[in-house]
Amino acid sequence: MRYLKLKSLAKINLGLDVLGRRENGYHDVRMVMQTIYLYDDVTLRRTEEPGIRIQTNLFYLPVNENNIAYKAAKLLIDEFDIQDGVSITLDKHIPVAAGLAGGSSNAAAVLFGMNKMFALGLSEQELMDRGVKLGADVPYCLMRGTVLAEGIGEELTRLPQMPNCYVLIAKPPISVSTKMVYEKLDSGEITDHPDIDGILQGLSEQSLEKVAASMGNVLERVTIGEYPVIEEIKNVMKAHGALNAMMSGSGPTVFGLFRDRRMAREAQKAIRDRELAKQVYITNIHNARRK
Ligand SMILES: C[C@@](CO)(OP(=O)(O)O)[C@H](O)COP(=O)(O)OP(=O)(O)OC[C@H]1O[C@@H](n2ccc(N)nc2=O)[C@H](O)[C@@H]1O
Ligand SMILES: Nc1ncnc2c1ncn2[C@@H]1O[C@H](COP(=O)(O)OP(=O)(O)O)[C@@H](O)[C@H]1O
Repeated sequence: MRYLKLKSLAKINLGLDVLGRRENGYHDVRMVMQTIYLYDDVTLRRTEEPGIRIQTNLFYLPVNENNIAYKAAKLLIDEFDIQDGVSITLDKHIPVAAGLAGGSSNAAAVLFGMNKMFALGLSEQELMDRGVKLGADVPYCLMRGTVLAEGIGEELTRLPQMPNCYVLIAKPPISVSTKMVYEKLDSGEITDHPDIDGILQGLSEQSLEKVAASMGNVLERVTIGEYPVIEEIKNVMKAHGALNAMMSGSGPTVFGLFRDRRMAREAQKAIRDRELAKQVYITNIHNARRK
């Protein structure tokens, strides 16, 4: 196989709680993750010339070893002493530094694709063990679907599928560093733990309303404290009929869950008209397994 085209899907966090901090600075989390149908196109080409080459439509992304897709390819090339090269094209649509795991998902796509392309024979678990070295969310991006993530995000338990709905995504024009958000969280005591168990119960009852009502993200107060526009976007979504709206991951992207597509469109228009965000997309929950 010389050519492989993959969809690299984004995630949202339906719930995000932080339980403690480890010696190495990483945090123990309890999160409910969900894949959405918003994706980057990742194309892999096997080349006779050795080495890793990256092309991308976003001029500001690194195309060297600082790109997480490059790191993923290098990890497998080194471990398996692969002699051929690989050319990786990242056609990015997932907003960058947004809390949607765009980079982690690209790394997962490269691990998954190279395992096939070079017939490495690694199981999903073996890919995930390598993925966590690149980023805490990479194992989840390999697994996809509705998942409880614990540990630093790499201890994964599959959950009943999230009931389908429209997901409105709005990324205000701010870039947030995940590292900074976790560090700032440490400066205060966490008293407002989200109801992760409520989300789990909602999923087992297949109640979209219960899931939506139980959503919560402990990182919101750090990021919203600096960027109140996040709260404004949440309010616009709720005023236009979202079952609930919340920041994803470390932010700044806000997502709203809607039963009604027309309401999602109206919320999208209101966010654009008020110039709260330019990157505003309507998408869906995505539960299909990888092929
Ligand atoms: C917050 C979350 C929620 O899903 O997502 P994003 O906002 O990045 O999408 C994740 O926990 C982010 O995962 P990911 O972005 O893969 O993290 P990494 O690259 O491994 O780490 C970036 C930085 O975040 C901090 N970090 C990350 C994960 C974790 N459990 N505890 C941490 O403290 C560390 O300071 C680390 O240096
Ligand atoms: N393939 C990639 N896609 C996106 N960002 C990347 C990639 N490789 C490296 N980066 C860097 O990683 C940082 C975080 O990107 P991203 O994964 O989009 O954020 P998040 O985890 O918040 O969704 C960006 O600032 C970007 O410069």
